[in-house]
Amino acid sequence: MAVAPARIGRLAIRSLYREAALAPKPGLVCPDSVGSHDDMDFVTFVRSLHALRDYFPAIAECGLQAPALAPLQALGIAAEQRMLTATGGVNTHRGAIFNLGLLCAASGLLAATGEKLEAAAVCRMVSERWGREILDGLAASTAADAASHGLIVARRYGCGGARQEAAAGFPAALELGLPAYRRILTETGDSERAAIQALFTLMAGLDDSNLLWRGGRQGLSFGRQLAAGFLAVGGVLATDWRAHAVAIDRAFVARRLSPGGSADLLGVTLFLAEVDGLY
Ligand SMILES: CC(C)(COP(=O)(O)OP(=O)(O)OC[C@H]1O[C@@H](n2cnc3c(N)ncnc32)[C@H](O[C@H]2O[C@H](COP(=O)(O)OP(=O)(O)OP(=O)(O)O)[C@@H](O)[C@H]2O)[C@@H]1O)[C@@H](O)C(=O)NCCC(=O)NCCS
Ligand SMILES: Nc1ncnc2[nH]cnc12
Repeated sequence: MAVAPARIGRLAIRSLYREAALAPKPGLVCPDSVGSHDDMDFVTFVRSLHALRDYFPAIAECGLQAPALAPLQALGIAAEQRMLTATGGVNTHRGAIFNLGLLCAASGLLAATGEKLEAAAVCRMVSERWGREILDGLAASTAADAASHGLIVARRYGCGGARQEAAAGFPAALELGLPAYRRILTETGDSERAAIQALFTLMAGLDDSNLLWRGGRQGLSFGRQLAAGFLAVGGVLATDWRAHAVAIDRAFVARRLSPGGSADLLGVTLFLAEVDGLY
């Protein structure tokens, strides 16, 4: 039986809400903190999610038709506009609109073909079906004078960023975020601690274009080292993990660093962790 696009879309929104509501997160917006941001808070994220509630079911529905990338992009661009209207021009979920939009479309497509919804299969579908077109778009926009932060740091530092991650089938979420999340969930039964561990595991391993944008190579390497240090002493299994995470948050805020790419991929991880439960 095909999974209703509405259920896929609800899972995407729930995953993004869980990411925003999670605390403590280094430099990121949480319910009680604006992290390293001066233009948004938790309410901005909730407004943004409200504006996106119809987008994820719509793109899952679009996926049923096995489309090329262009119709998905049109939905994504319209969703970005709604997000910007709802937030007063602030980029809360640009990466998530792209990443989770593609994953919702792939989930819709897999469900329509009757294949089992499973994290690796959904990611593979994104790569096989749209990876080439995503990379072609990246090549075209690098040649033009496009000015997104992601493209600027891609040119300046030669890193991949959101498009390469999606085109490759989300290896960071599948190989870093998801195993960390599942291991801690199995060991503790605590989904909040599992999500924190997944976030730090992503931060330690990812070339996060937001860290590069805010802090250059030094900022990226500082963020990755602190995250790796958190994991090396036991991560969320250490008794003082919360105080350690709060100290890292303070260090990020002092340097105005924010790991927005890792936060987006935590949203992806939380989606993938539950996608096989949809039917
Ligand atoms: C395809 C796009 C996503 C193009 O992205 P591009 O490469 O051009 O870069 P950006 O537009 O800058 O956005 C990419 C966002 O992806 C997140 N991200 C970063 N690194 C990674 C990574 N390694 N893997 C996955 N995802 C990553 C990140 O999102 C977060 O950052 C937001 C804040 O960003 P920004 O405003 O730039 O930074 P600030 O520091 O806050 O700015 P200042 O305060 O200094 O001004 C945060 O909210 C997270 O969302 C990157 O931002 C896309 O742009 C595109 O083509 N869109 C069209 C729609 C579309 O195609 N949709 C497809 C539908 S399927
Ligand atoms: N919680 C968060 N804070 C700041 N930027 C983000 N991008 C995605 N989630 C975020």
